Amino acid sequence: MEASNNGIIRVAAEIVNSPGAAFRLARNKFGNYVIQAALKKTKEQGFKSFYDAIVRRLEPHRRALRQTAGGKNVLSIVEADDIPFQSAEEQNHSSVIRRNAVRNIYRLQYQPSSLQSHRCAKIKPFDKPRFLTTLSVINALANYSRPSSSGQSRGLCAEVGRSGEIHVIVGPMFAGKTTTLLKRMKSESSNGRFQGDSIKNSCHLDRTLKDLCFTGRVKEAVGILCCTGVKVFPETYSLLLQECIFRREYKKGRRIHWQMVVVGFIPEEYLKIKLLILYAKAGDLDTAHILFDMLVMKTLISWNSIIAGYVQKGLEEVGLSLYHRMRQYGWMPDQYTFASVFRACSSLAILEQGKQAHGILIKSQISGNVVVSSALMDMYFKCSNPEDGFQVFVKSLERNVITWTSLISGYGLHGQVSEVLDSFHQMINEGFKPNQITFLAVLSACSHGGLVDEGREYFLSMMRDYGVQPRGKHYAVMVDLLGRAGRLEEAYTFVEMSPCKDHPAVWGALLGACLWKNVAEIRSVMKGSGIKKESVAIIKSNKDTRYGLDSIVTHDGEKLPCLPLSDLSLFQEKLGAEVYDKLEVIGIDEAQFFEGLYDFCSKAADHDGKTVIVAGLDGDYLRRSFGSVLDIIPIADSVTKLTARCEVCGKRAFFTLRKTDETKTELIAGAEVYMPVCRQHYVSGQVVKETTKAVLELQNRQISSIL
Ligand SMILES: Nc1ncnc2c1ncn2[C@@H]1O[C@H](COP(=O)(O)OP(=O)(O)O)[C@@H](O)[C@H]1O
Ligand SMILES: Cc1cn([C@H]2C[C@H](O)[C@@H](COP(=O)(O)O)O2)c(=O)[nH]c1=O
Repeated sequence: MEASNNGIIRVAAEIVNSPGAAFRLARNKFGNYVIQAALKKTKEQGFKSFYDAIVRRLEPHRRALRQTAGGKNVLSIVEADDIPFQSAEEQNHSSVIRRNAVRNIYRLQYQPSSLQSHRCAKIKPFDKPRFLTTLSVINALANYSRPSSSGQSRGLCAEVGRSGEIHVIVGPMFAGKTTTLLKRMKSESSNGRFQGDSIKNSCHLDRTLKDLCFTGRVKEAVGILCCTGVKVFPETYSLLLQECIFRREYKKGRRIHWQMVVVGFIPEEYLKIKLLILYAKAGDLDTAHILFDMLVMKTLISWNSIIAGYVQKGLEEVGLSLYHRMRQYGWMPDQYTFASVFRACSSLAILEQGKQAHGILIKSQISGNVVVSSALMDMYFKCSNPEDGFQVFVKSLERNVITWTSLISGYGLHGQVSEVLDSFHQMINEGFKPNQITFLAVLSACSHGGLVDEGREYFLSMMRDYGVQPRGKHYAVMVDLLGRAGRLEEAYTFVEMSPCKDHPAVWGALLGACLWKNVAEIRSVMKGSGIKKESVAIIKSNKDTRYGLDSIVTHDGEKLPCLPLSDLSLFQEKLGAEVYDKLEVIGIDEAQFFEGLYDFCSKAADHDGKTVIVAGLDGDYLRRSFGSVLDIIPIADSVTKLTARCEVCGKRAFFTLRKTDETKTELIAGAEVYMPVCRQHYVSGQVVKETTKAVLELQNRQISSIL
């Protein structure tokens, strides 16, 4: 329930954000339902300012709205005025739902971090003047964008869910600062992995990287490779690239290539082909083409890769011209070449060229292959030749779920709903298990055929009978199916109940027909609600070498890997722009030892949208401000001062007493030198120290005079 309220409140916030959105929604078949819900919910939950803001957005369009059924429905709510706003008392007793909703709204509104200092909790929903200011600020910021660390500019809403924060944890030694930091970092990390998990023994690097690849931990392998700055064996590069290609982790593949360049590794011919495949699949055809031209010996694989790259990128004509060039050079195409050629012909709807290639395929006597048959069927279906498509299916020697699905999708493309369902049942009867794409085609056919009950039954049978988990797209088709059948309320409930509620396609389906200007913006809003923190990193000062450099360790021995740094400004460089961009939470331990703390934290939170958790000593052994920890309080979202137990009396300890005579501020040590103490024992401790010092000095003087 909470989530559903938040969902609609987020939509409401978006309406307020975008001047034309309310009007477009209200006039639209699906949209008016959404806006009605937004009006009702904002009213029910006492968001009067929001309600008023939506009404204001609709105001200039009243006349136009009267002309559509949806518009009239919306206006009837505005005009009926029958739902009372919650009383002030009720508002005081409002639940977590309300608080969360308010937080979400203000998170949305105060997204640009220059405004982050307005804390959600401090803003009351009925604080009208402030709210109005907020509205004008939203409008002013509608076009706000800021560059990412990699230099790209992100729109305001692209940043939703990346709201930066700074939290500061201070206190004396032994107060539990590091322990708290570790707990916070662990809870922020969904996958428990940390950047900078360094490899000490470079002799084992190849082995480690391979092991990581074999156990599916490519991300870690690439991260480690890029941190090391050394060449690895060609076969290790090959394995890493292969894994990246296989998993479609193209960005990681590029990082491997950059690493090769940085460490001066010159790839052999077969690695160049792997790189070519990587870039072609990633759609970076400029680089792919350079690599292709650089190949000393072009192979069929390299021709196929570059052709497929162009076809997949939608540059089918270039792909086909390369195919002709390849033929001129005397190369005989194989099944992969044909798959690309048929795909290109079907996209360009050039049946003649497709037929010619089909002729070459027959002559070449390449044995039946599901990939080729499916591409060929797709070509005939898309080139309005369903009979030939069916013939290809009939003649295909090898049939599997892919060929069946191509046939079913092909019929769906031509709106042949009964053929879709017949083929589906035939496929089941022949013992093939449908997959997600098959069900997508079946559900779409039901949607186009208005077969609501059948669609619902197929949807239910996916998991129940075939163990196929419905994904966002399936939910989206169901929403579409219900929407087309005019069952908007059901469609909305379906979205609310769906586990894929945050899936952009589901909301896209509901709002798709709404002429919503910034669908992408809504997507990011929906996504922002359930965002998982994928990437966290901890930094500590490399001055503290007590427990080794690669971990931060609490006084009672808990550890986490970290990046030791001499200077915070090196962090981004060490990690690489790409990894830094993905980071969501940055922990800094022993912050008192870092210069440039203010600049680092404000950039990370304000500009780059990171959550920064800083732990450090607020005061040194003399209780003077230590380093620049206190400088960041004005830019912090929260400050927590922890206490330890006084070593003398067991009361709360706020200060750190240095037991030795050393007077330099920075002195790395533990319990042998420092002890946490309460105020009373800090003062008496200082007196004891002073007295002891004086006595010792006196003794020394006496001894030297005697001598
Ligand atoms: N006098 C003390 N008061 C509180 N905790 C102490 C004391 N002496 C040792 N400890 C241990 O230190 C732990 C806190 O360690 P840590 O998180 O590393 O502190 P900090 O980072 O603030 O120095 C406590 O959980 C406790 O087990
Ligand atoms: C008070 C005080 C401390 N230090 C050093 C001692 C330790 O190495 C760290 C504090 O570590 P902890 O995680 O908080 O235990 O700071 C110092 O150099 N100067 C001081 O005055």
